[in-house]
Amino acid sequence: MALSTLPENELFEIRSTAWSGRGVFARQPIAAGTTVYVTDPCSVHVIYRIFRREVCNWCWAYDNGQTYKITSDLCPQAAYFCSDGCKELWERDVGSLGCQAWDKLEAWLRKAGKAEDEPADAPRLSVLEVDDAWIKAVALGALVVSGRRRSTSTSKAERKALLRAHGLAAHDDVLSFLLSAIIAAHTHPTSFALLRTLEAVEVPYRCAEHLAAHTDSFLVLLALLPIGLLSSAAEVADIIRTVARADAHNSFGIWSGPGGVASGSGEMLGYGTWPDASFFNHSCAPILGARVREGRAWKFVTSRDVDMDEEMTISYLSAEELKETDVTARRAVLERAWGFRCRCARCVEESGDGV
Ligand SMILES: C[S@@+](CC[C@H](N)C(=O)[O-])C[C@H]1O[C@@H](n2cnc3c(N)ncnc32)[C@H](O)[C@@H]1O
Repeated sequence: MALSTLPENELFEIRSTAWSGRGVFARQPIAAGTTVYVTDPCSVHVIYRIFRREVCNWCWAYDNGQTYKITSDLCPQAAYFCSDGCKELWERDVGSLGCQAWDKLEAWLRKAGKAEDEPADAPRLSVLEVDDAWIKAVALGALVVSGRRRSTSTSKAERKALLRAHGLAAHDDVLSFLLSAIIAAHTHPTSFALLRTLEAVEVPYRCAEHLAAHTDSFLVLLALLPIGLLSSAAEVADIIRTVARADAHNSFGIWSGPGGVASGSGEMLGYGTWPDASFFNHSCAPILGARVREGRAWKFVTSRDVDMDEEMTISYLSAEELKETDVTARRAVLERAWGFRCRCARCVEESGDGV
């Protein structure tokens, strides 16, 4: 399925809400236990590098830390699979350029020095600081790309830019997340385009070091990826910045158990953004209690009967956090992690503040 419009079907549509931007509303009465939506498998995601051998790179199966042995001949050390079928589906999905890209990144990661962790309590950045850093990164990135396109007689500036990019420290999980975005934009352009319509955060970086992890990873990817995946430095920067802005308010954890954050089951293997699953608002008394991960896709199921025109909500909190009876505590978690003041019916009723 290639999505070109908002994810709607005969059961629901996307409408504006009073307080929470857009939301998902029932078009008809829906019985409890109904699957209302299964997402497109297109996602921009990362499986944390520490789980690389323990998680099937296609279906994300995880068998209590057992390592998988099946690998792709096209990138033998970059990806591990639970079956030949999963390997073939992955190779088909990312295409030969994608396989080459993962192979190049893996080879580089094995040699590169690891980047330092972000400092705690670093100051926030302004829009101007972020834009300025990206202007500089794109100028350097343009030299990296032109240096690679020129087979002979590269300029001194191009050589310097290439050397600098190759010598940067590795933010391995950021690199994987951003590479998955570049490949998704290339292989699933229509689904990827939906990311641009999601609620975006102006400054999605926690601090200067987090921003540098993105700009440095951008330069590394420009220096490594097959040139066929790279249009121009400016376009790759646009993909990376779009994903960062959307990810901040729209990502789901990838857990080893079947549920999302509402069940928080098992190990957190990574996280991702599904462009078509990002229109569900949060409620502390959610209607779609069960969000079930089936491989790379999410299935949304009603946990009670839904009336026509009722908003279908999910929970962004864990099951434990949802049990918290103090509205101030729940709102504080959501403000800290998501940056919004919860205005769900339960919070409004419990706070008595009317909004
Ligand atoms: C995943 S998006 C949901 C779709 C979003 N409303 C849109 O228009 O694209 C999450 C954002 O929706 C808004 N939101 C979701 N649930 C909310 C709630 N209970 N109260 C207030 N705002 C909410 C917040 O701005 C949050 O950052």
